[in-house]
Amino acid sequence: MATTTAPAAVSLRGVRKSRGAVRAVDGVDLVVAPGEVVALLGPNGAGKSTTVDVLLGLTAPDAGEVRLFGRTPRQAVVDGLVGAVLQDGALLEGATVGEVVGLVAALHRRPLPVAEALALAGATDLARRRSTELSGGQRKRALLATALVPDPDLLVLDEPTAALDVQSRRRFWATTREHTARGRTVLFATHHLEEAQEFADRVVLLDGGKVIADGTVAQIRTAVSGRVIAATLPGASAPGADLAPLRALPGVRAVETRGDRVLLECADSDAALRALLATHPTTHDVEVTALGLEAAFLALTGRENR
Ligand SMILES: Nc1ncnc2c1ncn2[C@@H]1O[C@H](COP(=O)(O)OP(=O)(O)OP(=O)(O)O)[C@@H](O)[C@H]1O
Repeated sequence: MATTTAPAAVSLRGVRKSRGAVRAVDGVDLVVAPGEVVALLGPNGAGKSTTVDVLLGLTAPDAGEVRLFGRTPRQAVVDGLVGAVLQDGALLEGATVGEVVGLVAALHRRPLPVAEALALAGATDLARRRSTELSGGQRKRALLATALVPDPDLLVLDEPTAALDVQSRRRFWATTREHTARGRTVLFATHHLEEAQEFADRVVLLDGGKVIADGTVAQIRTAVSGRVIAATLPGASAPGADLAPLRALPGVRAVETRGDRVLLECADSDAALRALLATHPTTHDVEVTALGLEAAFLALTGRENR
């Protein structure tokens, strides 16, 4: 692709932010190119919301620099380049959803028509509903309409589908997909591994306020978790069987037995498989599978994702 001088949609450099005694964000560097869909994935307390707050200019970093399309967050928001759905986003009490979206539109220079923003968010049927009379899912759709009405180049979503049922979640992502199909950038925080896997081009894994991995879903998975060879090896799973020769095979990281099956966790499954078949010719029913993102996540953070 030709080199471009277009500034990054998001650029965080050395960002730190303490919340009370906690270093909620501890030296984060993150560059998101225009058009990318990036998941900020991490367990509770990883620093996702604080990162989102800092990049939207809702709170100033203690150190580091934040730029959105080469501008300060505040300027980017004023210029209508950014839309956001926050975790506890508020809707003006007493107003209807249509009125709230209309108010947000009035704050921007080149907003979408209110009806279009409502339609994009799947919230047309909510236009006359009072904001205080919405279910959790309806509320998210109303918030998405307020985020889409500036017709933003960058959409920032903090756990947008938390508390939504499967159907509402799918609907929400279908809408967001339509938005990204138009070349817009999306950064969303989530602790749903499947959501990151399904909707993001790239996953940035946060833990303890630091980026601990950054890559495509496939890269993260293979970089840390490799593959597992499952096979039946007559004799190998008998009580007291010596697993050391299997552990010593090239490309093998760990070996365990499960019933009469042997599981080889591999850094290089091709090398391991060749060696396994050469040294154990009676091996049969071989399966090779990639570990899921969840295993990669646990391996990287070294703890349960709650
Ligand atoms: N107002 C606050 N006062 C004190 N500590 C805070 C405050 N807000 C956040 N923290 C702490 O900062 C750290 C990062 O919190 P943050 O909300 O950014 O994480 P998160 O990844 O969004 O978590 P979650 O998935 O639970 O929303 C946590 O240890 C949290 O306890």
